[in-house]
Amino acid sequence: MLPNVDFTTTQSYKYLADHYVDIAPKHLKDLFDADAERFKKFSLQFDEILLDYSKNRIDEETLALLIQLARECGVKDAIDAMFSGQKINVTEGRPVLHVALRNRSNTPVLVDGKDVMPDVNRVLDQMKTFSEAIISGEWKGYTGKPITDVVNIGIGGSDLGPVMVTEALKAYKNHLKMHFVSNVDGTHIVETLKSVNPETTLFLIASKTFTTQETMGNAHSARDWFIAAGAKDEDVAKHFAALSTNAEGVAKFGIDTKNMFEFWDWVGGRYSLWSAIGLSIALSIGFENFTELLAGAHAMDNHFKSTEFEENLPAILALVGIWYNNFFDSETEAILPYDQYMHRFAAYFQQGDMESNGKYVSRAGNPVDYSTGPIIWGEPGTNGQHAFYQLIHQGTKLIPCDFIAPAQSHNPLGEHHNMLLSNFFAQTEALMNGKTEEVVIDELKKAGKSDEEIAKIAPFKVFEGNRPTNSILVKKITPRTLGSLIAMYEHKIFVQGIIWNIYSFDQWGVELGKQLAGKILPELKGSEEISSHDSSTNGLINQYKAWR
Ligand SMILES: O=P(O)(O)OC[C@H]1O[C@H](O)[C@H](O)[C@@H](O)[C@@H]1O
Repeated sequence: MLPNVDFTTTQSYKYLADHYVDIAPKHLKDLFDADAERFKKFSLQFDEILLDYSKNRIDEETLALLIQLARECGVKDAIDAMFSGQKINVTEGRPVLHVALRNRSNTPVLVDGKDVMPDVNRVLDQMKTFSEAIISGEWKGYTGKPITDVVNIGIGGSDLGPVMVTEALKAYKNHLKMHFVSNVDGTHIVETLKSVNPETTLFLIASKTFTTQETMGNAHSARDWFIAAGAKDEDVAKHFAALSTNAEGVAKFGIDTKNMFEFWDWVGGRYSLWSAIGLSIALSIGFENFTELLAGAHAMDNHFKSTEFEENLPAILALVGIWYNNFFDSETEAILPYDQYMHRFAAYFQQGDMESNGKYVSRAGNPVDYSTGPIIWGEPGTNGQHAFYQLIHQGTKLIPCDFIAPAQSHNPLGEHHNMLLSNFFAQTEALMNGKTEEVVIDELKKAGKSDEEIAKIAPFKVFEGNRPTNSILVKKITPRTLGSLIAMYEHKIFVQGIIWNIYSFDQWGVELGKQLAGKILPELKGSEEISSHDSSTNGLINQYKAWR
């Protein structure tokens, strides 16, 4: 089972608290000036991924103490517990085995004494056969035409992963047009249905539970639209497939369970793109590329499981994150991909990280008195530079940033990639070094400004620097590299959850809003005044009823 250690009571935490007092006043620029080996010491390479974490406010002692912290908190045992199928999702009584979905070596993974790999491989085979039939055009719609459009209807983990990956790997795309409908706002499904033809459209109803209100609402509307277009009930089988753990729910909806792609309750929604939920990915880039994605993740799993923390990419990222979160009191982390195809990567890890580690109750069942999961946000560079980087450079908040970029572009157009990457390199350098008052004054003098003008303007042009970043440079965004990158962040989240002594694989925090929405929905029917809530909620509901 998982360890239960309050990390703030460990020896290493106390040392880190003292050590923080030494490190906090030090400037990154000085750390680099004092050590020509810094890049070599604080960078790691795994396959075609280079992690440079040298531009962090750490020295060798920081790292040693953080690693000691991981050891004192039982991270190694926790990793073994996850990989061996122990029920580490305690509040839901389930193992956490997304790693089994991409276990390309096929070593047995036991849940309650039964190897899950035969089931995993059976569904992968089913996905292969189905995706190949759709892509080749061998699968025909109800009027005999091949499928041209795929609409994935799902939300949260049943949407964000497939959207992120199909976008990130658009360079590998075939002729099928992918659409994703998630929001229960009718606009989303209505706008999507405007652009597709019922005779040539395949709907994937993606829902682990097959009870999610938004997804069921959208799925029923899609079905109604399909029937209204002239199709018959028996045609549904050619145009609707379900990706779910709930066979009963799928059958009740009217989807033939032959068209159901199964997964299991030991797959968390936000870790499910590797499961049947990834069918839209396999359709979009082909099954071979999908298995490459799995292989990349599997390679990272093996690295994570078997590498000492000193050389372990996910562990290092996690520990550096904890250093800022719990000692520098930083509240957010930005993920900034310098790759347009990866434009949903930060959004994907908003769920991955915030739904996993946004918890205030410890594994002992008590409220914690320290900070846990950070707020994750970000947009692709260079767009972010022209929007929110001002605050990262000169604001009052410390925002550790992950910069991600490929060395090779899928679209090498003139000087574009050099221009993009020059910004990638320049930003982390600028955030680290800043710009001193002397340099600012010198520049203004050279520009011919008077002493009076210089005195007025100089303070605003100073950058204090010392702002930490990780740089993640990859050779190219391929299915394999993307698989490794995603798994790297997943395991970072895992290590942090273990150290913060929280349960990272449940999500009770999303339940309350759902329950209340369920209560309010019937109140929105009819026109009578509502008085069962507080005055604000009553007032809003009643105004809604008056205006609609
Ligand atoms: O796949 P589903 O069962 O439809 O769930 C979709 C999503 O809804 C929930 O609210 C959870 O917070 C998410 O973790 C989940 O991914």
